[in-house]
Amino acid sequence: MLKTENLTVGYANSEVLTNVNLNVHKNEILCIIGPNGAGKSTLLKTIATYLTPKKGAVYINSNKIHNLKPAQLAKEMAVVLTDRINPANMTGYDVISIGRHPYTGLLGRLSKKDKEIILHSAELVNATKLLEKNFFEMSDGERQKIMIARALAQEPEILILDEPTSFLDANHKIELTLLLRKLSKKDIAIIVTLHDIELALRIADKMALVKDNKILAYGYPEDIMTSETVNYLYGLTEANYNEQIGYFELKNTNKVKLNADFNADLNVNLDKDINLNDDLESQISAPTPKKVFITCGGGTGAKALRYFKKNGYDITVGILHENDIDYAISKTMEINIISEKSFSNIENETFENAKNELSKCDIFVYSNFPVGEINQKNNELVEFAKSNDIKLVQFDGSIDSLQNL
Ligand SMILES: Nc1ncnc2c1ncn2[C@@H]1O[C@H](COP(=O)(O)OP(=O)(O)OP(=O)(O)O)[C@@H](O)[C@H]1O
Repeated sequence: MLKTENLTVGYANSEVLTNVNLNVHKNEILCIIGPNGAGKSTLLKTIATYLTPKKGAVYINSNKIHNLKPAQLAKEMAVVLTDRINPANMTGYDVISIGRHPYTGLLGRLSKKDKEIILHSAELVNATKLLEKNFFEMSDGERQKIMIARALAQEPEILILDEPTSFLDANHKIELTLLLRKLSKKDIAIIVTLHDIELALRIADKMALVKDNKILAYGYPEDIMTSETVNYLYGLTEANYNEQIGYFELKNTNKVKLNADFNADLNVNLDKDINLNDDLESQISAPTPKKVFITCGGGTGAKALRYFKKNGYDITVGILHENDIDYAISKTMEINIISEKSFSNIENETFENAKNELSKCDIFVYSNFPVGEINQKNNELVEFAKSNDIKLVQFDGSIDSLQNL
């Protein structure tokens, strides 16, 4: 329905994205994602004809979009941009009715059909209660709904939205993205930019990843959103994207930070009491992180893993089967994992390895993990920790139980 062909977008003295070839059909959502300044808005504004292509073209069906007359285009395409608009003294109804302008002619009188469409558009976005309310007095989420209703009142075949969730709380973000999903099934093609990739992944039929002045990847999100691609897309150094779960975890970059702290201490102390002729390391000891061993499984360790990571502990987790959700989380965090192959009994060698690591730890944390035949050796780790005077903490899911260690 809409396609771009060898499209280059940009400004007078710059090409922001080159050779863009995308298409979106009715009943589909195409999400454009990428880091700040990558060119998402420039691309959307070009598709919406606010900017002229530098090369190539955008087509609706087989018509070049930039050749369409504004009134004709307004019946085919509606655009909701991020800018906060403040129409003077207008109600929700008044704002939505602007969407009927392409149909109302010069005098702008609303027919019975126009009025029905305005009400229906408000219903679609669940904003009937806002029709009488002054647009000034609405919350950001309410305004966003009204702006989308205005776009829907245009009865467009294509709906373009630039960051529609940017001012919304978590609940309204989800509500809005579900609304887009619902709308896309009403014979509308939707192109949307989103910063929240977790939501994007869950609503997009197709995704275009924008970086390095080009479309880095384009296709089904499930195919293209690999850890490697997403890490590269955002240039992640402190976090990793987990493609199975579809979210980010902070990496276990403890050691790097400690070295930085160590150097900072060094600089401060050099001005004061360090005798430069003596061995520096004997005078300054870098803070050593406490070592914690976590035994968990089935997702019972996720909160503890994040808590200890945030608080700078040196973490080992085990023994986890490779198909366990706690394994996936630990792997994304780049934590030291003692693991066993999926669905296999824990081998003696793995168990000895775990005991060896555990014996070097200050704290042993065990969650209420489900115990079955294949992981019952983890219970023996509890006994091992007891007999080796390692501080034992049972994690019941509440962070309170992890305080003051
Ligand atoms: N009016 C303009 N004139 C010249 N350059 C511009 C203009 N608007 C944006 N740019 C530049 O074009 C590039 C892409 O900007 P764009 O706003 O499209 O990125 P974006 O991916 O939408 O970013 P963000 O996620 O921060 O909204 C940036 O380098 C930006 O500085």
